[in-house]
Amino acid sequence: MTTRLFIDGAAGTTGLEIRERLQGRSEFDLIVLDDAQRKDEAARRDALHAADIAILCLPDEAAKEAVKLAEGSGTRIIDASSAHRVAEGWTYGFPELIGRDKIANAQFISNPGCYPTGFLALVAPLVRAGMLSADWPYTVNAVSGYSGGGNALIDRFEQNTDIAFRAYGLQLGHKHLAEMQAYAGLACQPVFSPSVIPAHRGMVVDVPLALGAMPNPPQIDTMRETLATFCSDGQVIVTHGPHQPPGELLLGAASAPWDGMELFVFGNADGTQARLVARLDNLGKGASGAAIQNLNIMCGLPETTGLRL
Ligand SMILES: NC(=O)C1=CN([C@@H]2O[C@H](COP(=O)(O)OP(=O)(O)OC[C@H]3O[C@@H](n4cnc5c(N)ncnc54)[C@H](OP(=O)(O)O)[C@@H]3O)[C@@H](O)[C@H]2O)C=CC1
Ligand SMILES: CC(=O)N[C@@H](CCC(=O)OP(=O)(O)O)C(=O)O
Repeated sequence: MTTRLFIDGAAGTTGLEIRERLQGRSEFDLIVLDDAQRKDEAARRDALHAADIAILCLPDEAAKEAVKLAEGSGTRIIDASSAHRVAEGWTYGFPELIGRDKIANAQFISNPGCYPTGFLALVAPLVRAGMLSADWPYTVNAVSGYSGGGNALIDRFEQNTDIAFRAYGLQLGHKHLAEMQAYAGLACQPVFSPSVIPAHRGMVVDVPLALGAMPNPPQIDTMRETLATFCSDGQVIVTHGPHQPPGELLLGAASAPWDGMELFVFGNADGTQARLVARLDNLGKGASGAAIQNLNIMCGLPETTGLRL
């Protein structure tokens, strides 16, 4: 039996990448609205009601509107926007953290934000294991490819090739903070420094830890082993071991799409400082790849996409 699937926002950055990942997947029967209809409310309502599963690749307000349009349909929804990430009645679509069975049975799934995907994979397992304190004032430094800002930021970076680095979120209060705090179980929100580089895709999320200032600092190796255990039941996230740590981590300006995520734990010799680092594709595990992973789990199919590590 095929699953009828509607991607609301299929012409956008995330929507297009989802469509590409679905090519050749005969398990899914895609409902497609043409250019004249893709923003037409009645056509979207019909498509949302005709689908078994809808994936929302829309700005937040339009995603909320789509959920209203789907009311009464029983259609299962995966929302890629940040509209429902900490909302009641929604399951956070991070299988490795939340549990695959919850996702398999959920009606409403909110896909994690790209930066929180890296942050949570690094910090949540260590907080859960009691190695890092929920009360610690965490900081997060991150760089993203410009596709993270959707069509508008892609146009800007492609038109203005003089931008070498863009720090933003300078008013603090970035929209990803609530989900970072909630799913890592932290007492307060981390201080978050996001930035954009002139690369189409790719992301590095870096959590520095002043272990020497902690009352009961964890060992570097123990943190690495805990993250490796956290990753061991899936095929999407890998932890790099202590041997031959790289002298540098690179992002390519024109990297191919991929749906994996790598986790690294770097530490100094006396164990007083560490950096937890995640490298991923903001459009892969950070968005479209994660949506497909959730879709596969919801349909009882193998969870990885063809673009894994
Ligand atoms: N890009 C990324 O790396 C990530 C994105 N996301 C989230 O995914 C969602 C989509 O982002 P992204 O694909 O980057 O954004 P884009 O701006 O590239 O695409 C959004 C799409 O939604 C369409 N759209 C806007 N309003 C409506 C509406 N009322 N009805 C139907 N279609 C509409 C837009 O059409 P038009 O252009 O004609 O207005 C566009 O095609 C956002 O919520 C974003 O925050 C999540 C994780 C990562
Ligand atoms: C580079 C860039 O602008 N990135 C986006 C986040 C992309 C993402 O994860 O999308 P959500 O809006 O669905 O959370 C930002 O900081 O707002």
